[in-house]
Amino acid sequence: MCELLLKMENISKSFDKIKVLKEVNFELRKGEIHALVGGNGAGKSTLMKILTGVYKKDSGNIFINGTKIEINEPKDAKVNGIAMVFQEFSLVPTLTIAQNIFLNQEPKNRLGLIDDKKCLKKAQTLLNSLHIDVHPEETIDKYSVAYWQLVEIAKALSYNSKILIMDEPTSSLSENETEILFDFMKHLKEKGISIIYISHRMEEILKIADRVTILRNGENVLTQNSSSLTLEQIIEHIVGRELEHAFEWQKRDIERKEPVLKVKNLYSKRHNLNNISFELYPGEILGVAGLMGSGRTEIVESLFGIKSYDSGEIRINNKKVNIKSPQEAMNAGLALVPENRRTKGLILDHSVKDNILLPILKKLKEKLFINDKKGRDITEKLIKTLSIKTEGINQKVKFLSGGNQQKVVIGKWTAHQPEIFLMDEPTIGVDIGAKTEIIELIRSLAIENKSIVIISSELQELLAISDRIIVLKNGMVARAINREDIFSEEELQHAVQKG
Ligand SMILES: Nc1ncnc2c1ncn2[C@@H]1O[C@H](COP(=O)(O)OP(=O)(O)OP(=O)(O)O)[C@@H](O)[C@H]1O
Repeated sequence: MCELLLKMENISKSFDKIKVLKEVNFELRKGEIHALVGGNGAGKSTLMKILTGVYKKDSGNIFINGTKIEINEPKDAKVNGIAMVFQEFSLVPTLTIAQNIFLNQEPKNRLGLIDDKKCLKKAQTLLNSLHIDVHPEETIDKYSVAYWQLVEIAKALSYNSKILIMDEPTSSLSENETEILFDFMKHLKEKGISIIYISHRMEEILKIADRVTILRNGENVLTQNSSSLTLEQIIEHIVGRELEHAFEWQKRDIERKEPVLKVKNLYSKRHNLNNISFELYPGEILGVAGLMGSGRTEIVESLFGIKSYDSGEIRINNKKVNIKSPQEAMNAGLALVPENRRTKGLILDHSVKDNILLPILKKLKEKLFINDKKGRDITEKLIKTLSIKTEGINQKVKFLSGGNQQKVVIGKWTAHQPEIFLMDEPTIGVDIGAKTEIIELIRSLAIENKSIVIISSELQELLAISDRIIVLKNGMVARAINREDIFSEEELQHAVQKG
């Protein structure tokens, strides 16, 4: 297990004179799962992009099996057995598993044409060797998202990769699916494959990783066996300070007289909503728990006018509404922090300021002109409150790290000051320090009498902030529970699994 496979030595990288990696060292042994962790913008992705040939390092050396190698482009990484498993899946749903695995490297027959039979046979051999129990002749869309991930890995391994980089692989997996992935990772380890594992989910790191390397502000903080680390120590090293009791729930008194939002028998055959009913009161934080496919996202998207529904009634402040577009939803006092920020929440080519001010441009308009000073002040204040790591208000959002992009999405809707916030997994990809900041922000919104519906697959997070939790199953509200009646995470977990 101690054989050194990869060594990255004194790696430095700057963007526009800003040093984002400062002589960083990273080592990977054969058959090791090595977690690379750090706050948003710490430099994890940049280091991995250097390893996969997406970016070029400014200085430093990379060795594989003791031999110095040069990685100038993605091809070089591939040749050296390094592969990235994509978080945003690169599989084509309508192609078979075999076709997906060998896409762009299809086995050919003597005439130079794609040999489907050979492709299927090769895929079956590969899948068998990895103990992945799927049928290569079936289209991938027949399988759950966990299997997509396994097929992604099989695809990476079809290039004879020895090093796999996994960036937040569990962010869209349920608890059971995560277990499937972890078992598979252990199997890969036994086969001598080495894995670099990036995640903001701390418990996972202690569960799966052999060693942990922590980066902070582009510098090494620590590399240590995970068995000799505690959760608190990891968090402290990432954040650079001790975190207060952010995840501790505090009981709040909610006056449940007139609901601000009333959903009655919401039904959509197409989107699998089966007569959903619930109420949301002023100043209340309503948690929504449920497995993937239970209808979580569909509810908020229906409320926000993105998805249509067949029947049912939505009332805002006791007035029946018929919202057909996001614009109408905004006019009715709603805001949505969507799950997939890159495709739904941001204009990546625009600046932090433009993105944050987008929903309030009308409000900022004085006569014909936009009040620029006011806009700048609002943006600067939000950058400070949410600790958004950016070079400034004019930095393009595409250059921010993933977690900081998420904070911009939240900031954008806070500026709009709606009455009701719909938040779909608001802390996905957000580091532990920022997570506590977002939890605090949600609490302060509720104190200002805003009402919040928050979907989260992290039950710890739901338990920390919700006043009430509804558990969804098969497009129905299986249970509605007051927070004070839930005594442990296991209890909620049980409710989510069983409904
Ligand atoms: N192409 C780029 N141009 C300018 N700055 C960049 C570019 N890519 C990354 N950065 C900056 O480099 C820093 C490190 O970003 P990186 O994406 O490596 O962080 P990270 O640790 O992966 O964060 P996260 O956990 O949020 O994904 C950030 O401040 C980011 O804004």
